[in-house]
Amino acid sequence: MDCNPTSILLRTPLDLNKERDAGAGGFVFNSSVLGNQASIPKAFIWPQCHRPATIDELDAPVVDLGGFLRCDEASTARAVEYVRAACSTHGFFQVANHGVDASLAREAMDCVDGFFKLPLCHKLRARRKPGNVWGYTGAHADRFSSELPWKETLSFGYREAGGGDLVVVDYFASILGHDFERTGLVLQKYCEAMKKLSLVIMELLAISLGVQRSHYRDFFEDSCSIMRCNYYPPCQEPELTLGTGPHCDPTSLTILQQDQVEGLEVFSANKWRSVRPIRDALVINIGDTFMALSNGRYKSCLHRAVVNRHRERKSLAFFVCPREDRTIRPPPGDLGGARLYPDFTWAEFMQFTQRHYRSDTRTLHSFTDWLSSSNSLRQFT
Ligand SMILES: C=C1C[C@]23C[C@H]1CC[C@H]2[C@]1(C)CCC[C@@](C)(C(=O)O)[C@H]1[C@@H]3C(=O)O
Ligand SMILES: O=C(O)CCC(=O)C(=O)O
Ligand SMILES: [Fe+2]
Repeated sequence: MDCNPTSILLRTPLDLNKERDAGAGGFVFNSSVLGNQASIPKAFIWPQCHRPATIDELDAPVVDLGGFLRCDEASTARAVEYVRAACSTHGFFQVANHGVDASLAREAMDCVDGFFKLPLCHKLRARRKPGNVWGYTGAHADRFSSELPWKETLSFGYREAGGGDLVVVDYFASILGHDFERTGLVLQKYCEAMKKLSLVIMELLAISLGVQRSHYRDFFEDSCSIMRCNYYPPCQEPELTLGTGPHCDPTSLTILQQDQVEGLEVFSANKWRSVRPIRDALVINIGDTFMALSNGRYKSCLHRAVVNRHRERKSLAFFVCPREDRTIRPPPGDLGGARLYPDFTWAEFMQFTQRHYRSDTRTLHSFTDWLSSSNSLRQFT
């Protein structure tokens, strides 16, 4: 397999079905058992070229949002400059004084820890349904049969439905019972805070791109986002595996809370570089869908998560997604010149990542190829 991260061989959409048909569904990732064996199962061993190595630190600016939130012009100008420079290159920056309550952020991380520390049989009550991103998974062993990530995940949706629906509370109470109502409430409030921050960031992105200030804020007002909780158990052979494989986020914008254990790495200037955890800061990165919304001006970049021998690691990724049926196309005007990507909807792209293709370094390119081939097929059916 060609492992040069920027030119990874295209995984044809059908590979995934073949992998799933190969009986990937049987294996259950029980890290308390697997982590105590002498070596990790073969399915978790990644190709040599993808394996972690000694790395440098990413030069990602920490953008102080305090001044921007107070409408201070000089601070806004500084924030815009940092965001523009970061998003035009590696697509990552960190934000401080972002307005998300620090105790809420810590309580959300603690609640997620409580879920992942449940007995496996309890976690499996929330098991992900095939073709859907929501639910609990262990190493994605129900979807893939090789290059498995050394992680457990719990994902659920968040939309700000009218009438104060508590979608997150309902999800936890219905799936895990009333003992988890408190967790549902905390994560509901956390998602509300993430949504609020995402709209602030969207405004900053618009200003930095020179488009109408409210353009992206309006586009994501009725967003339907995904909360992804990542739990990376300690691993006895961390040099052979990955916690999350090399990929670009297919979504629009990611707001990541990482704990104080290093592990997030970005591929920038031809090297893997770590994103240093900064207490109370949040990591922001551009996803494929926003790269299309900016007509390629802002970059959705390759990143991954590594694991380590002695310490578990957790991260909470809030993936901002537009309403499923909104057409993804750049704002009017000459943003970036000729169109780089066709119109599509997030529903189409999301389905591609869940049913036909394992997100990697070329998901958007593979999706647009798939879209044009399926459109040309439609013409003959
Ligand atoms: C739309 C999504 C698919 C993934 C979760 C969200 C955004 C990030 C994607 C993912 C994390 C990229 C790496 C591979 C993946 C399979 C994973 O390791 O979880 C991806 C997610 C997914 O398909 O569940
Ligand atoms: O856990 C991390 O630090 C990153 C995870 C990630 O990139 C993802 O879930 O998309
Ligand atoms: Fe990611």
